[in-house]
Amino acid sequence: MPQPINVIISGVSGRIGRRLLKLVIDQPSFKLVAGLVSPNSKHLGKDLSLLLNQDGSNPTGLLAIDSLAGVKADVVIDFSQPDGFDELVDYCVLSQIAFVSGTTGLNQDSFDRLSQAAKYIPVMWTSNFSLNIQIMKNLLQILRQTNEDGVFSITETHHIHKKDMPSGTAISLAQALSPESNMTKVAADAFQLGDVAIKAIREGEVPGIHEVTCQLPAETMTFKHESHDPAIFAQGALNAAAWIHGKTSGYYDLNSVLMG
Ligand SMILES: NC(=O)C1=CN([C@@H]2O[C@H](COP(=O)(O)OP(=O)(O)OC[C@H]3O[C@@H](n4cnc5c(N)ncnc54)[C@H](OP(=O)(O)O)[C@@H]3O)[C@@H](O)[C@H]2O)C=CC1
Ligand SMILES: O=C(O)C1=N[C@H](C(=O)O)C[C@H](O)C1
Repeated sequence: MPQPINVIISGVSGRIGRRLLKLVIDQPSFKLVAGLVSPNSKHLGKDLSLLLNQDGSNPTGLLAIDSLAGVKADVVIDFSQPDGFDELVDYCVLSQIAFVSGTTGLNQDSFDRLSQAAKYIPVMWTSNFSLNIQIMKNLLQILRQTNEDGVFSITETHHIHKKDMPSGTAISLAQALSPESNMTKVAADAFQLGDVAIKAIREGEVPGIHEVTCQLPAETMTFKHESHDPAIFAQGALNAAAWIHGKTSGYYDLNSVLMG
């Protein structure tokens, strides 16, 4: 049997991190090496099993940490927040660890740092680990080319705990339609990227809905993706980690995974 892939989960106490933790513990092809939280986390120093069950059964023997100093692994999987992102990328480069991240709300400096990192390690960042969102992005690029007079707009709906607005996915979909454009905020919940209008809605516990509309003089096309369970993002990232393990340095996206 092949050696398991050694994984660090960054953002292990979060909505997605906990789901990832369960998947990594349950799947023998992966081995959990460490779980990272923020320096002021209430989970710091506690066994990671407490993130899954409060009774302390089945301890992992691994405590939630806020620094990776000295920790070795094959892949870091990151669903955290932008403030610790640059340091994490630097650590992966220094320690030659592949980096898979779904953290959104990043600024351009962090994206530039990620591009630099990809010269030294394999990197995959995507705003959405559902393969179907990648397919939707690809289709939108074709639709844009064949419908130059189309008026495109995007509405995204997410749970009230989400910290960034608009969603990373909405930005990526808009960038597929209007590359090289900068985003501006036009109202508290409305944005413009090139000629694409984006509206953001925060509602209950919605895992994520993205709806793209293309209005044409004589017809309207609507693409809608709705995730019913946030576990899809955790499983998608784990599949990406398995894919990237052993790859050469470079900046990969989910099209790479789709192509096998
Ligand atoms: N690409 C995709 O497919 C998806 C992306 N996301 C994105 O992933 C990110 C996480 O989402 P979600 O799990 O809902 O968020 P949560 O707020 O639930 O979790 C955030 C996690 O990050 C940790 N964290 C916060 N700051 C730092 C830091 N400076 N260093 C290390 N860890 C830190 C938190 O730890 P603690 O609070 O214990 O300190 C917590 O474990 C968001 O950016 C979200 O938009 C979400 C779903 C899918
Ligand atoms: O925070 C979330 O929950 C999600 N974030 C990602 C985004 O910002 O696009 C992906 C997904 O929609 C869920």
